[in-house]
Amino acid sequence: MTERLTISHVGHRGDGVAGHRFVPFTLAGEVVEVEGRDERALPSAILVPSAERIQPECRYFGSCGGCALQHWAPASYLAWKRDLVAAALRPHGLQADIAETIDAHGAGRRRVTFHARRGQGTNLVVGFAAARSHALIAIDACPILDPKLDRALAAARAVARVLESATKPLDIQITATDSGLDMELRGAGKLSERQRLELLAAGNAQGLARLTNHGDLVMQREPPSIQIDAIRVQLPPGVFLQATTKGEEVLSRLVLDGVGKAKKAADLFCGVGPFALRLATQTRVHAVDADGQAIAALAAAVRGASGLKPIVAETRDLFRRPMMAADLKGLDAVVFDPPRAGAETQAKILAKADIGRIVAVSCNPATFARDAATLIAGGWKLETVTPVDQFRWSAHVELVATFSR
Ligand SMILES: C[S@@+](CC[C@H](N)C(=O)[O-])C[C@H]1O[C@@H](n2cnc3c(N)ncnc32)[C@H](O)[C@@H]1O
Repeated sequence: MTERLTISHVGHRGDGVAGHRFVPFTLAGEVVEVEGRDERALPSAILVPSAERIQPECRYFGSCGGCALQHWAPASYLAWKRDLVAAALRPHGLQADIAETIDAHGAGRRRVTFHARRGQGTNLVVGFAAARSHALIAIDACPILDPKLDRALAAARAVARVLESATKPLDIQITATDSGLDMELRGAGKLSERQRLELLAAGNAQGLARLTNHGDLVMQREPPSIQIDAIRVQLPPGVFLQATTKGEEVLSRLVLDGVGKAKKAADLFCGVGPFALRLATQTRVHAVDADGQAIAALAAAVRGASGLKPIVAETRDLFRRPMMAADLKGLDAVVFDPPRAGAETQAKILAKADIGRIVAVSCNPATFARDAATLIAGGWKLETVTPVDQFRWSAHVELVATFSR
């Protein structure tokens, strides 16, 4: 049965919404046709298109599960990302002037994860998960990637062929670094000696900087590293990195502006230290993260750098062992950039802490709003909220917020 629906708005996951129905790849004001009565259904026809509808850039758009919104004009799409942040703050009664979304796509994503699996027949498929399914679709190119990843797909195919006999799906994560491509395999299990030798040859033939299997080194031509300002940081396999180089720079600039002239600051959930290393040009920093390898990489980068104020790098699980009042004593500012779960326990302690400023960086507006409400209940004032888009054409949005007493 065919039904005609009018889309009222684009929902927080990027689908067009008509009452209780969700219609992917549609826009507000559009009149569309869908088949059947499923709550979520693809449009079989767009009868009245929106003036904001544009031609998607990628030929896999709609079948690949990676992008949701290539069909939307950039200005409206960025305004929607700002609205996502506003919608997350509203249930907590939070008032803030929310800035325009900063487009931080830059040259594109610097990390990609391809999946590899045998197809229905004997074909090896290397690509991305298809939209709304566990199936894989083979791809030849992806326009959201940094051109430095141009050779990544060929390298992923070469490595997947070596492990073709594996029945489990293989995840091939590739990061563009200043030393070349850094490949980390997940799902291959323990490698046989023959597989290891073949992977070594494939990695060399593809000119990879490094190939690791679950963190275990298979080959290395050059230690993969990135430059953070003037400081070289060697990357542990699979370590967290902001999705785009521009995203890292934009978030860092907002963090530095938020921290201002603090003499001493903490950078909580610091990763390999993109904020800490930049802050340390004028601020002493206590940098904390649960990932011991990230902290070791940051500490090594600090040893190799000159002209920085002291950085103390500490491995610590901030969910189980948050920074307590005594740890926060003497700090002028605290930056926190937690994973999607947010920093609930840490926020409760920060709420009562005697610090001048707090800068929150978040990849999840919902948990940010919860933690911000905790800070505000403790007497903090939410000053600025800036949405940042480094996940172009997806429903993800990041933000940087500043708080003062
Ligand atoms: C969103 S990333 C931010 C990293 C860094 N600020 C950056 O910009 O690259 C979140 C970081 O939180 C760390 N993390 C996750 N759970 C944690 C925990 N329980 N305690 C401390 N750090 C944690 C991760 O290792 C990761 O580095």
